Amino acid sequence: MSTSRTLEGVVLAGGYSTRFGETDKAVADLAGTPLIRRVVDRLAAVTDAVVINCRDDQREAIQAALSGHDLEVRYAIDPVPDRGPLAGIAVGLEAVDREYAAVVACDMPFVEPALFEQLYAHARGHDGAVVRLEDGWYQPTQAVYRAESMARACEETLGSDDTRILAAFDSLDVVTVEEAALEGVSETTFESVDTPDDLRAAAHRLEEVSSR
Ligand SMILES: Nc1nc2c(ncn2[C@@H]2O[C@H](COP(=O)(O)OP(=O)(O)OP(=O)(O)O)[C@@H](O)[C@H]2O)c(=O)[nH]1
Repeated sequence: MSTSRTLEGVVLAGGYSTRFGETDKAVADLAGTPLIRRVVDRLAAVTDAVVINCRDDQREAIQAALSGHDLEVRYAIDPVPDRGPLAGIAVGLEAVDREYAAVVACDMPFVEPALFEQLYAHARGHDGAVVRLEDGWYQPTQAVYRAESMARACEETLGSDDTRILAAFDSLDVVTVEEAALEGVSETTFESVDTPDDLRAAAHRLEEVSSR
């Protein structure tokens, strides 16, 4: 399935990476490539345009990390920083100019394009598609959304008492896809790099794979 003309990428990078320490994990080096560049590389299999949601003070370093990339890269800067991932999704989706968007956090370097192809197939005709993991948790930061309706729902939810991403789904028709129903998608797709230890473990695994 060719998704590139109908699906745009949105990479969420506006968090403060407090568990990671002093530096911004978005641009942390994983085996020679910044995390955010790995995510954009993966998105390149399903789209030719991405929106990066971040704070203004991150932009220069992220631009350097993505320099020379083939994809069209646009920036959606948080007008107010630190309003949480729900706000980041809203700001990112408002900058999208295609009907659907593949949303992914910048700290998920093993995100699989096949996942987005399957989620997109489920999302068409609905407001989005999200995976429910085998442990019952949802993965709303690696999902496909109809940009306009999800952005609006996020803005409405930001004004409420419950600002979890999932609360935005209450007014939407978002399809749940069970993890067990995914085909050919490794569970590493959902791995996120939150701490320096996570980064070391990810680097170690890449080394093992390349030495096989
Ligand atoms: N725009 C925006 N994005 C956010 C915000 N908080 C988290 N995110 C993004 O949401 C995704 C998941 O968040 P976390 O993994 O908790 O990242 P984080 O908040 O930077 O890290 P910690 O401070 O260690 O929790 C990441 O891609 C973050 O960049 C925020 O306040 N604003």
